[in-house]
Amino acid sequence: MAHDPTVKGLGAPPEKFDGSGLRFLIVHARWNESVITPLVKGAVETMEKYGAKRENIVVESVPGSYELPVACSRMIAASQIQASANATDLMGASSLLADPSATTSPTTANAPLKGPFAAVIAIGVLIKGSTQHFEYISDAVTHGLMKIQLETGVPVIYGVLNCNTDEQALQRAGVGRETKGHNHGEDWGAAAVELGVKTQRWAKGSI
Ligand SMILES: Nc1c(NC[C@H](O)[C@H](O)[C@H](O)CO)[nH]c(=O)[nH]c1=O
Ligand SMILES: CC(=O)[C@@H](O)COP(=O)(O)O
Repeated sequence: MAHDPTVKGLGAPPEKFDGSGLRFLIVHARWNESVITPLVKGAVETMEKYGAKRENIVVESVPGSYELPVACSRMIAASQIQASANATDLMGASSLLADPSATTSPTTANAPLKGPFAAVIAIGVLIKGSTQHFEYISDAVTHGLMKIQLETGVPVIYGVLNCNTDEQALQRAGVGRETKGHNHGEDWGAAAVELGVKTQRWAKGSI
């Protein structure tokens, strides 16, 4: 069913958000890869358009959408472990710096950030089959991803397409056969940068 584009759709962002100093994670399923691939590409390209550096966008895959929540949860935790390990190293270096005779290895310019992820995008494509498998996965994954972001405070952008037909999925990745459609991965990339910037501001008490 075609909608009136003056009614249904995403409004313009209130400002141009800058993701240049942030680290992001994309976890994508490998089911329905002809749809997944353009979705991931659209998300990454849009994040780069909003200043994110490619080396600071970690991309990880899992077999299917059902695995998205656990991968997002554990990789958010892993990024926080990396951050505290780096802090320890820096503390160690600063104590070395206290001794003028000490030398420290220079940090590599443009090395990928190793801090916590500012935002995560979970990308999956569920296409209804002939059993109720679709319904159970869709519901469990949706609730799981929401739970993770509320528990961790790290935005988890909902990049799961829940489609009745192949064509519905293709159109939502901008590669439809009947009509091209719009690549929703672009919207998810923009949302990841916006929420990454905003949650960093809020974490500093800035409203
Ligand atoms: N049918 C689809 C699946 N099914 C696989 C599950 O997500 C999961 O990997 C499996 O049950 C093992 O735990 N996954 C999708 O992402 N999309 C589908 O259409
Ligand atoms: C979303 C699914 O798991 C679905 O594609 C599986 O198909 P089926 O219900 O025919 O087993």
